[in-house]
Amino acid sequence: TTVDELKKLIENATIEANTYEFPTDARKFEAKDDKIIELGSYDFVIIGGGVAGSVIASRLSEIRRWNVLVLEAGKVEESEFNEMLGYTAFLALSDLSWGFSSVPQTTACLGFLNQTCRAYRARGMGGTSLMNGAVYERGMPSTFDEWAEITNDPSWSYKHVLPLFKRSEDFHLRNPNTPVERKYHGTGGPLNVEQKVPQDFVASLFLQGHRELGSDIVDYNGHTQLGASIFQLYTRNGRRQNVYEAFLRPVSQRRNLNILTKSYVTKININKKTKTAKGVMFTRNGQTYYVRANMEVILTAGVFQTPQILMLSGIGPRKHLREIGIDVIEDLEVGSRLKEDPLCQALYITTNMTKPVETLEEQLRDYLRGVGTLTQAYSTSGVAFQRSQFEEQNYADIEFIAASLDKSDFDVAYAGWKNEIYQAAWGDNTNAIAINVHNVNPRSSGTVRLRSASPFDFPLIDFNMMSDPEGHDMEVLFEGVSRVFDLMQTPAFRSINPQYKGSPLPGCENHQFLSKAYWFCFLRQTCTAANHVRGSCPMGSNPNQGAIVDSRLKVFGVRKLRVADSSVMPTSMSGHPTATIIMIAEKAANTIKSDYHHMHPFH
Ligand SMILES: Cc1cc2nc3c(=O)[nH]c(=O)nc-3n(C[C@H](O)[C@H](O)[C@H](O)COP(=O)(O)OP(=O)(O)OC[C@H]3O[C@@H](n4cnc5c(N)ncnc54)[C@H](O)[C@@H]3O)c2cc1C
Repeated sequence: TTVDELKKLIENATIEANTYEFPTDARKFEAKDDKIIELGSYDFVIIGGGVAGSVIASRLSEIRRWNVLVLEAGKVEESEFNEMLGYTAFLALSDLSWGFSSVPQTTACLGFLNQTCRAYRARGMGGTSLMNGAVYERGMPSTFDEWAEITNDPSWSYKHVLPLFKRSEDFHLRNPNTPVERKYHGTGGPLNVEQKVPQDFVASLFLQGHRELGSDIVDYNGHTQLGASIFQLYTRNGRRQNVYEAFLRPVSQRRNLNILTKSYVTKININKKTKTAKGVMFTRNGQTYYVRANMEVILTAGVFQTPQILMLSGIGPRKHLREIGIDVIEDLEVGSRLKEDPLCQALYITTNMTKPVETLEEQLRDYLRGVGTLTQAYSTSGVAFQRSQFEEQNYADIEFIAASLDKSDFDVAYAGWKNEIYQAAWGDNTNAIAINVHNVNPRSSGTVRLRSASPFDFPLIDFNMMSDPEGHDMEVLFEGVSRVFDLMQTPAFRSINPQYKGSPLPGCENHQFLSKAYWFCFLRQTCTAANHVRGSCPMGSNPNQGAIVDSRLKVFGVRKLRVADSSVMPTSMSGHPTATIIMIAEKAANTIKSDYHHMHPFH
């Protein structure tokens, strides 16, 4: 590809993003008539070819005598534009996006249009890895020991899941200045993991500031996540490598694997008497199909649509399904423990640093060599995971991300800011650095519910962030804000004369500017969804305590049906979930193999 060709792709994407209109439903997938076409049967039918679906399809089709069908609503993404991480935000305002938003919120996202948080998800093989920031992060080792306890299954403990993380990974150290604990990394796996190079000025400053505050500089995927780092990314030579590309495309010619794109699943057919999943209904090009599953249906449609499909199929909270008019097959608290992390991206700090002036041509030339600003999303640089005073265990509950960026209309459109809030938060900043404050272990939770019994209505997403009655999540975020001001006082940061120049936000003028009450108001206005949603169908040992799947990821009370995506995460893993979802998918495939006597050495 040439620089000019890339420029053309950027031009087209800019036009698309500027004219993008958020869809309000999925009616474009509706069939034109009532006819149902029988498609025969497959051993395994996987719903959703996203992060988890791609990994599971790849691993199950290793068994030649099993035939595997993947049903994915989107397409296979071929555009090279998708690989340019520097333009990630544009992808959310494109046809790749499902276009979901939350219902109006009362405790967060108040500074955004209609008090809603955007709930970005991608459609297509590779799922949301087609539009995410490609940060590779596994969370704290003790998270998985807790999962082992919650599920009563020691095979979820860190000792047992670490080999699965490593199995997926092909780690390449590109930045030798950063610490790496080799024994925690894998090589030779399908997913390339590397760092952006060269390390930029803001990243170096951020690391130095944290050193001066007494933080360790760590490999956050090593023995502890706590400390400051630069991001590890699942890119290959600076380009996005989506999870389909890494795991499934290389084996997509397998004769026992069929991938049907543009296929929108509307329901899993479950025999009400035997409570056994029989097959899957879906629409494709205006027609309705039914395909039987000989062995199992595996649901990997993501954190919003996995619970939606379960509920449409009669598995969900009895009261809710009755209200909607759906026959209840199994009464489970599907969609009742949705978890999302509040992220405040509005702490802009004025500096006197001189930003490198690079033309687009220069950036693109660097990109073609696999280096430079366009090889990382959202202009981010350093990252730090910390424990607030409120964290009782040893988890990180605050993540800081430094980003060097400019005020932009696109930013307003991407996040859905109310313009006056965005302008006030920026104040008269120049040469700004944003330090994002992210509560990665919140207590509040929300819900996913059905709007109606129609599969073509979007689900109702209620994040309900920062709503816990004790006010814990607010206190953690406020501590995060205070620590940003501590960072500004370090000699490293003082060298660039940092100043906070935001103006009082509309709606917060009643509070004394920069007082604790002001920051609380500021946070409710400016915190939005981090897109790290999880837990809508958590695994556990007891369905009466809200668990939807057991430790083998089987839906309680229903035979031949598993869920194996971000929905099953029973607790936060303090950070960016994709690496963990890949691990969950690896584990699901191993479990299925072992259930049918194809034991795997890692199991
Ligand atoms: C903007 C953004 C940035 C992010 N950045 C990062 C990051 O840097 N690092 C990180 O670790 N995580 C990041 N994430 C989160 C991460 O991408 C998701 O958590 C992850 O992709 C979820 O994986 P999944 O398998 O559960 O679902 P998905 O990857 O979303 O896959 C679900 C698939 O199911 C398909 N599907 C849904 N419904 C149907 C249906 N009815 N019929 C057929 N197919 C259907 C979808 O089209 C999709 O392909 C980010 C997310 C977003 C939105």
